[in-house]
Amino acid sequence: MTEHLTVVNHPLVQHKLSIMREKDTSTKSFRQLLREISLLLAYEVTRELPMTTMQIETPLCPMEAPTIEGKKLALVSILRAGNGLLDGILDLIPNARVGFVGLYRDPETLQPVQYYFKVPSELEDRVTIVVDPMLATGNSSVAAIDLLKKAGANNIRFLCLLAAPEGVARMKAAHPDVPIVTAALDSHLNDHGYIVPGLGDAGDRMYGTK
Ligand SMILES: O=P(O)(O)OC[C@H]1O[C@H](OP(=O)(O)OP(=O)(O)O)[C@H](O)[C@@H]1O
Ligand SMILES: O=c1cc[nH]c(=O)[nH]1
Ligand SMILES: [Mg+2]
Repeated sequence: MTEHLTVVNHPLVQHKLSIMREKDTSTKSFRQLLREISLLLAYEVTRELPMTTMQIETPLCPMEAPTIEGKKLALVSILRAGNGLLDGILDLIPNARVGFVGLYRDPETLQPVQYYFKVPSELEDRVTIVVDPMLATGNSSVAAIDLLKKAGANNIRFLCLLAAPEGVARMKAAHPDVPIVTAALDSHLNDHGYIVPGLGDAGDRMYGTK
């Protein structure tokens, strides 16, 4: 991908996102909408995957048919809110390999605390798509991508639902090679590191926790 930041302005994405932001939207609707949006965002983040051709036979004749090149994609979810994007994308790319990076953000320091790491083999030969709905300070996504690069990943994209300018800048400084795809670039972070206007705590809204 050529752009560092791509904002998906598609009307369906923007309409669904507005309902997700609304504070009275139920947990059930929030989860359903995130799943629906994830399919549309996946379309965008896979737009420039490398292609090749394979020889097939249609009922009429042989043909060189386009196909995605290389090993199966790796999808990596930053737990736990990342799973809300992962589930929908797996419907679209059912053969993908899947990894998990368990991180939670310390509410005082805003630093990520790692509790899990399990990723597919041969990451160096795969396109890796990291998913997490929220890019706030960028501390979590930068830490997750640090770990993935140590594990061999060298062709990484980051997919989120909402991004703050602070997080985009932090990602650009730490991982300029990682393009970001998001549904919206919001205004700023508040004193507690929450995205404004945002949608609140994505994990809590998805799973009904507080
Ligand atoms: O860019 P940052 O400032 O690091 O913030 C973003 C992180 O915060 C949220 O996770 P959270 O820590 O709430 O964990 P959860 O997914 O388990 O709710 C979100 O899903 C990101 O991982
Ligand atoms: O606004 C924010 C910031 C971090 N994590 C969230 O879930 N929401
Ligand atoms: Mg959370």
